[in-house]
Amino acid sequence: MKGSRTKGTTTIEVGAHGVALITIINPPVNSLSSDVLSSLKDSYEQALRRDDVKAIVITGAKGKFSGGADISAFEKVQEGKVNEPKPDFKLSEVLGDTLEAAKKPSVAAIDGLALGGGLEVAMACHARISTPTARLGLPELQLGLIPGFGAMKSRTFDSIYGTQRLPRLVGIAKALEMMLTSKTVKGEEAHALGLVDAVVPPNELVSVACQWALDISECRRPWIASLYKTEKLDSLGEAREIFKFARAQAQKQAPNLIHPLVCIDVVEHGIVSGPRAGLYKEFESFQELVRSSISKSLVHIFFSLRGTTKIPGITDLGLVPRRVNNYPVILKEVNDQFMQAGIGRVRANLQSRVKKGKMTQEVFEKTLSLLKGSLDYESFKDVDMVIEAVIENVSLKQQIFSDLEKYCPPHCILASNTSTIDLNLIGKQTKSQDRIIGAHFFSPAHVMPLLEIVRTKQTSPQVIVDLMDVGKKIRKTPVVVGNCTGFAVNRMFFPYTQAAILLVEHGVDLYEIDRVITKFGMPMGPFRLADLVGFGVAIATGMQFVENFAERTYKSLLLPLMQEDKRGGETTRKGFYLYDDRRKAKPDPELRKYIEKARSISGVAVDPKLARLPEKDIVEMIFFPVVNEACRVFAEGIAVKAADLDIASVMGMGFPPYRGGIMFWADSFGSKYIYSRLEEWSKTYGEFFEPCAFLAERSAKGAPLVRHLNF
Ligand SMILES: C[C@H](O)CC(=O)SCCNC(=O)CCNC(=O)[C@H](O)C(C)(C)COP(=O)(O)OP(=O)(O)OC[C@H]1O[C@@H](n2cnc3c(N)ncnc32)[C@H](O)[C@@H]1OP(=O)(O)O
Repeated sequence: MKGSRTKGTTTIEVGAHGVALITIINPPVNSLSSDVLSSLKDSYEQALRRDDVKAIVITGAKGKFSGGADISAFEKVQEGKVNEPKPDFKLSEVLGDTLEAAKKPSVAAIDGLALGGGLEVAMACHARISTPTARLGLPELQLGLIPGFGAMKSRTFDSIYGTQRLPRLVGIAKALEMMLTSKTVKGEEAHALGLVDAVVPPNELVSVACQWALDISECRRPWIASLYKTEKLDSLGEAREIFKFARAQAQKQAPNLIHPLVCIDVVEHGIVSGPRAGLYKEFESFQELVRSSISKSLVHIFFSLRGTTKIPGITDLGLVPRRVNNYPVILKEVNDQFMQAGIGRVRANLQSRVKKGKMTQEVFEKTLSLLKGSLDYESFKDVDMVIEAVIENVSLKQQIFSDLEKYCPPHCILASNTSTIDLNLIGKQTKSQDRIIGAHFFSPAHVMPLLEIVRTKQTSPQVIVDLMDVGKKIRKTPVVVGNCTGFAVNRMFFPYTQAAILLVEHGVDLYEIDRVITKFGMPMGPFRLADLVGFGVAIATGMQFVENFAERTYKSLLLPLMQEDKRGGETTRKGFYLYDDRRKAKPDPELRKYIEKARSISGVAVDPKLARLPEKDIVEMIFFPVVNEACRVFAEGIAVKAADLDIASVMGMGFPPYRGGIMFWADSFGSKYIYSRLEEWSKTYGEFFEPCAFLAERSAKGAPLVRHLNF
């Protein structure tokens, strides 16, 4: 499937004025596949040979310069399908020998995007012209790599300087920021930084670039090889300070990741010891990084994320999303006080964006003006979509859906933000089953990227396609799942909390669990999370699971006991932690008494082995039950692809993307190992750990959970 895209070509067109226009053509993003690079080299050589060519302009077809190296080529190396990545890594020759050292000048004409290898091609040109909307950046770190895969060919050492050009164009600090955050800059900013030489409207792009190239060839403009620019480089002393600061930041923000530090090392080496020394380091580092588990995981996430938009029988029907009007929102509440509070929360969230400089005052006012409050259904007669978001109470939801059916127009999508309740139950008293759908946002909804779209057997494909479109437009990541109690994410979350409580009752230190799980890469451990969610919600959700999956629910009274004592989590300032005015969490020695009481009610004795459980075992005992539930979710067809659960776990649970998502991570252990561990624990600690039939089957076959199952 992905292989078919590693094609592409370039065209060359020589104008009367003596400029050769080379165009990269490889839809959809003009990535630099092996074929594109070979063709680019051929086109360049032709332009250099021809006497009627004085200068060269390089651009991308259909308003996109280039989305960078072909990422599926990395995947092939990582899967061991290509031993020596040579054929797909020709950028070095193109960048150095052919382009920058050529005897005719080149100018890049950038529209749309110039990312990764795409920007490197542009930086190896002698000037760059861009449109105002073009986005330029080096996002390789998002793939667990560093910029500069040209370095993979040792033979061409002299010509390749991947991480070396950007600092020389925009300065070390800005270059590091761009690489470490993977953020792009737009045309005007790129101009101000010195990354591009001029910004022009799209219709003038190619003509200005051609004139610029002629001007260079006829010495009316300077001929600049970015690699040899020095005026943007800081003094060595200042540079060292910048590197020190960048390292401290990288370590603080992503303590489990090595590649940001490698990137800093490589840039530093190039500055301190010169580009050639930097190059050797880059070469070695890239070789290691492209095969690292982090890069494998992040490349898997890249493709899996895009895979969530492809749902057999839904997105392949040629349906066009219906227009949902852009997007006035009516907030309906039961009384004025709640309504004002709701609007106030939205206002506060938006205001905090303005304060952080992420939103202008003008956009703030416009956005807020789209929100209206209402206490009745009168204004619902011409809405396109409703999202119900009341408490998890089945009869209340049923009543609301009956009302919605009465007041809303017949085309209106009726969505519920329920996190656990079966949608068939919610819509039971209506005749609108085909337009009932789950739109499950994750708390805090304005921050968490996942939108779990829940379809029932009756939900119409059109409604699903519509909601996927709305999800994308409001910048969420929609993942479509099937209907069941808890859907995909909360079903995976439930054993996460349950395993933690089971371990605590058997003697593992509660705060140690949170520490180990945070160190593993989760944004917070299960107990800190329970405090954030609030015990009321946690207990209500738990009840749904007790009712529906009784046999594998670990029944503990720890939460109810604490709630009885008015410890309800963060909002009551007391939960598993104590909270000060700034919501900073502090462990509470008092907790021991609740644990002991819960333990005695459960009839559980402290297991001395668990009391000294190593970190590795804590991670496995918390996450293997999550894997087990994910396997059930997949086997029941709730998730279309196992890789969808990887995305759901990353976007909805905060599972670290650099571990590839829950199923991909599980495959790094192998189904056999996970099965045997769960089986062993189920004998000692009960049914909660019992491996499911799907895992047993994968284990018996020695088969992986993600790969080979998706396609
Ligand atoms: C030389 C360097 O050191 C190494 C590198 O260059 S590494 C690559 C660096 N480039 C990147 O990381 C850019 C990755 N791509 C993106 O961020 C986004 O795709 C984009 C901003 C280019 C376009 O976004 P958008 O318009 O939303 O389209 P999106 O759905 O993401 O992509 C469209 C299709 O192009 C594919 N695609 C995008 N970039 C690709 C790439 N660099 N290689 C291969 N396929 C790519 C996607 O997989 C998707 O395929 P599909 O239709 O089969 O699902």
